[in-house]
Amino acid sequence: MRRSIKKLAEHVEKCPFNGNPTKSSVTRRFSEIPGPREIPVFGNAGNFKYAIGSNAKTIESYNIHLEEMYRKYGKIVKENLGFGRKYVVHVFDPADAQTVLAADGKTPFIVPLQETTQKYREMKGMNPGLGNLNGPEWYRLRSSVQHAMMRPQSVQTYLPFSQKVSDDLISHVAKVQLRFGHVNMQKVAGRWSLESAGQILFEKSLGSLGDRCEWADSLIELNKKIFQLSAKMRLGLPIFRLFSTPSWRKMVELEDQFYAEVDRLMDNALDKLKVNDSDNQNMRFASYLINRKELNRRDVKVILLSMFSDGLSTTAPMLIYNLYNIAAHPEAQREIRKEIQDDPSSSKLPFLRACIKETFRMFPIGTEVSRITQKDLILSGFDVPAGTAVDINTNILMRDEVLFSDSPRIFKPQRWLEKSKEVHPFAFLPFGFGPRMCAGRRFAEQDLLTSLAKLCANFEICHRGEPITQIYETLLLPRGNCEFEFRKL
Ligand code: HEM
Repeated sequence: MRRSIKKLAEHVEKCPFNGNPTKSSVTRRFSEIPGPREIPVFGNAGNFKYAIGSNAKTIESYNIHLEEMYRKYGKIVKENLGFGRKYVVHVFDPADAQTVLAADGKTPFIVPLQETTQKYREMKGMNPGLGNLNGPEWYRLRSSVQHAMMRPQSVQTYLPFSQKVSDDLISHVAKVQLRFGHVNMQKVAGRWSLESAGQILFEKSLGSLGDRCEWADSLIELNKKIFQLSAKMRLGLPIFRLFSTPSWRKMVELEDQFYAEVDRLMDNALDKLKVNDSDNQNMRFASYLINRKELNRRDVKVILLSMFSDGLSTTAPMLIYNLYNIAAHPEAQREIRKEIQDDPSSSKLPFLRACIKETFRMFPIGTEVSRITQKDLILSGFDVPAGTAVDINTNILMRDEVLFSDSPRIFKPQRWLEKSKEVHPFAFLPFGFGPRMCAGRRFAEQDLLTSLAKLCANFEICHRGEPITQIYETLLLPRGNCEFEFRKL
């Protein structure tokens, strides 16, 4: 179960990095928060470059823009988004992250990651879904998945399915390697995450790692295009809010195709599931949901859809980043293998877990955990009124030189095994925090651990050519050579 705010707060009090932000003697006004120069209507100068020249290069490097703002203005930065979109405050300090998240309350408010998806769903009369909702409706839906998604014991029920998907992955990788002499993980990781989503959410194999991999590839490609366009529309001129622009029409076309496919999957799955009063503790996810009296079929579909689209775009890149780190560090690869050989039936695998954690730190999937503050707060000594959008820029925090003192750019899984080097708990938030923490966290962790363990036990994993870096496409996705060699052991 997720860590409670109370428990974390106790931990934070003991933390050597804790700078207690509320004890500052003089509080400065919101208007004094540093940030780029403001231009009437357009907002700030940094924003201007996105508005006038939303070319691919500018958008792709949004994460670099955040890093530059941190270097230039310090640990708190205010940006006027322009065109009536008000301000967003970026925080790059774990103490501020703690203040924001500890004030969350029972129903934290967020800025949706994809405004375009929210707008599309509203236009079609659909429920916006978990990651786009706020307030009581979010709370109602989230409460019904909390038990089934966040309890490690509940997620354990899926271990056999996770193992089955890992076995399919091993056979698929071996076949592709034999045929092409290398494996394009952009494709294979997508198929893997789709197959896993099928098992968790639709209670069946989708054949993504078997005879339906072309179908899987086209759905993954569709999802990718939605994320790319959504990044462009998020950072560019927000005209689509008022008029039906060519980008908006394209987005509607892509979303129409995506939803038609997912709707069919959900209907097929739900038609086969039974309403059953008996033991719902051991039910799989969709069965558990349709047996919840407070949820109707529409609610169940909203939840499945949210889990499906959020999961598809996150676990696949994380598998690639993990393989890259493992391949680039043969000594770590050997250690993982040794750990598995020493105790093949164990799922503890502390060293592999530390490698995965370190990969979350080095290759964060998102640029921020966002909140709309519900109370007046003091952040880094500045007043921040209730109702302000605050982005906790986790991608900067997790690679900060001060917080990860010796080596923020170096892959060092040992740092998570050394008790002496405590890391500020709010400096490392790959899955967010509190009641809105990632609903798929336990599944993602289990899938990554199971599949990486099997891949390392079966193959020597190699990577050559252009290193993998990250570009911004709503999420931070891999750029570089994603072709790996898997040599059978
Ligand atoms: C490695 C993979 C993943 C990472 C790093 C990740 C990260 C995140 C983060 C940072 C948030 C925002 C949390 C917050 O605001 O405090 C989030 C939300 C969410 N994630 Fe994930 N995620 C991953 C995989 C998944 C998977 C596999 C699923 C579904 C099976 C999923 C479903 C969701 C949903 C539904 C939300 C919205 C929760 C809400 O607003 O109530 N995620 N995720």
